[in-house]
Amino acid sequence: MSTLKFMNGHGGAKITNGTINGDAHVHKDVFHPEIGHRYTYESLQETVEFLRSKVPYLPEVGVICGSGLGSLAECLDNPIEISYDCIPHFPRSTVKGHVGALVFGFMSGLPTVCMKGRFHYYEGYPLWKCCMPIRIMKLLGVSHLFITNAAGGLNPSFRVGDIMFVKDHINLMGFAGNNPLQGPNDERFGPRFPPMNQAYNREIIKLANKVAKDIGLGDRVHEGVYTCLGGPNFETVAELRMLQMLGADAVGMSTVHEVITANHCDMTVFVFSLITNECIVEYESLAKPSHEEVIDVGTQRENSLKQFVKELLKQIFENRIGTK
Ligand SMILES: O=P(O)(O)O[C@H]1O[C@H](CO)[C@@H](O)[C@H]1O
Ligand code: HPA
Repeated sequence: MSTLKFMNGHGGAKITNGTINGDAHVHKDVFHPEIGHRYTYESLQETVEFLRSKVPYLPEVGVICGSGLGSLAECLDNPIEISYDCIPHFPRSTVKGHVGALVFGFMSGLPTVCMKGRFHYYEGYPLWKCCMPIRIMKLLGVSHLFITNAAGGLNPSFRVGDIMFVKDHINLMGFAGNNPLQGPNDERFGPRFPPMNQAYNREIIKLANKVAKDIGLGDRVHEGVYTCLGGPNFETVAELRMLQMLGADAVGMSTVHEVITANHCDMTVFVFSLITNECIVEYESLAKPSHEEVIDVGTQRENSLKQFVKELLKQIFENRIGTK
């Protein structure tokens, strides 16, 4: 039995734990003796069917809200919020600042789904599981994926509160043989060996620079290279110095595997990092990074980021950028 609750002030609906847990769904995921458990195309279809039964339209845009950036979902008109723990096969959010809900609605008039909370490797989820929602979004009809994250600034010119448009990444976990596409490849999603040299849509980055300038954020934005470590600890001084030498401008614990999965299934991808802390590359510094600081900076920047995301989305679709 399912129940929709109306949310105060938003004119939307909320589906929370306990209201639809009784819905029957069959687990058709597979266990391979050599590689372990994997979702199948069919089990993902069950998730998609469930969501389709709750939402009366299909989203074209997906937004992944980074740590402390869940308020981006407030840009949605007529929101329908569905808690992850109601959704068949969905992992559960365990990190503070990641509420754990899909929110459907209209952003700048476009049907959109926001992930209020992502999954991280350090939570204990394998990378293919962290990225499962991206395939769900693809199957629902999402063509454009906005990925956001909180990150530490490695580039000495970055200040806390700056925004970095990600132009490329260094997949350090991939160097160690860990990749979300590991295991049998299902051609219905994409090819065995996907290219990654144009993973970040250049036209959108160009437009993002223009939009940022137009709304007065021009001096707070940069383009740069993001890298992801497994976490959950923040990095040592020696590690951060090494990352700087490698050419990374910002470091986090997410995003790279999401970008790989999204490109594999031919989505148009745009990513920005909110620089929530300066990476500490001096042994003399007594400063310590913390998740609380990361979330606080997200909260401080939420209004500017909401305005930016809404305007960028509007102009992307007006100009048909990345439409395949
Ligand atoms: O990448 P998101 O989810 O934005 O979060 C970043 O912030 C957390 C650390 O404070 C880590 O999870 C890191 O990846
Ligand atoms: N390091 C790794 N992940 C992060 C950081 C950081 O400094 N800040 C926010 N997420």
